[in-house]
Amino acid sequence: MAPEPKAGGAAAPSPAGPALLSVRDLAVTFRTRDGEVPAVREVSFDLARGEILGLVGESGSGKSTLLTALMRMLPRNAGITAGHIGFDGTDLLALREDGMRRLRGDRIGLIPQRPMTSLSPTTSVGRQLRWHLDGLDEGRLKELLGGVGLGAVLDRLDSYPFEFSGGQLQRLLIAVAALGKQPDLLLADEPTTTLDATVQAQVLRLLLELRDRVGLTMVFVTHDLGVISQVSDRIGVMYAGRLVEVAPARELFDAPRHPYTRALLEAIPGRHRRGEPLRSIPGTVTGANRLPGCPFAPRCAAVVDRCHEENPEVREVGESLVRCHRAGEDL
Ligand SMILES: Nc1ncnc2c1ncn2[C@@H]1O[C@H](COP(=O)(O)OP(=O)(O)OP(=O)(O)O)[C@@H](O)[C@H]1O
Repeated sequence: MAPEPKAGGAAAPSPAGPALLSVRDLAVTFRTRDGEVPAVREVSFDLARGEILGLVGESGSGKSTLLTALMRMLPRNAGITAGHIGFDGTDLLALREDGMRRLRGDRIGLIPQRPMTSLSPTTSVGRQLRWHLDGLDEGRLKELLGGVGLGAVLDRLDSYPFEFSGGQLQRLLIAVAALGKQPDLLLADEPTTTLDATVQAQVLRLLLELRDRVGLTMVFVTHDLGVISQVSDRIGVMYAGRLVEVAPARELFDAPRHPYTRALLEAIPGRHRRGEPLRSIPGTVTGANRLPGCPFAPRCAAVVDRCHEENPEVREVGESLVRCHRAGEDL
């Protein structure tokens, strides 16, 4: 028999201690010419100090929107329409913009998906580093750049962003956001996607070291399940704006509970026997959040009639939280 739905905010509590970040029933909507697009829906989770939550999901599932909502940096045509965000005892949605700006500078950092969008094209990279990091001396600069494998660009800091590769710029941003500012909470949107495998491994090691050394807490978004398995304590799986499963990393890989999580894992090439055709998940996520019932129902291998009629609540199965009518069943 399926377990009972969890009462109240259907949160994914952090098992690791009191929450630094606490999100409840968050909803974000974009206003477009075709009407309102719900991008994030009923998202709840807690994050303890020093914990790394990985977020995965197909393109368009709402990962970036969720991160920018947490920073209150949504585009003009988007708004938070419901929910609560608590950060270290502060209600972020009640904070005035100047208070929020101070938090963003010092305590909450963002590594964006596209490095060019957060750098000025007309100012040298060295000057921009100094803007962001007050009192940056030569020794510290060397240490920061060395930490992200960029020691070689030390004598090119008079150059402009277009004179660097995307991977170099991404590492510069990581040096500023993670190493330079050492925020309490770091939100990282696909921070290593543009990096080659060696540099990617180096940056991931660095982020883990920071977690161990200074208790860095992080939400780490990626498409790459291999990367997420290396860095995350817990993993949240997003589908059509909702968190459909949150589980300790090992649990998620060993015993995925949501049919969508299973489908994602089955689509990883390494999990297939040689010669077996690669599987993909049939259908697309587009528009799924407008359907009645479970948004994954049209693509789900375990669908039953009820899935087309009722949107499932979050249920607790072992250490996992799962938004599925069939959670806990032997599928
Ligand atoms: N500026 C925008 N205007 C209108 N709709 C938007 C805008 N940005 C995102 N959306 C919509 O919000 C939803 C979530 O998008 P979002 O970029 O957060 O997904 P994502 O999971 O981060 O995708 P990706 O992995 O491709 O970055 C999608 O339906 C998307 O079309």
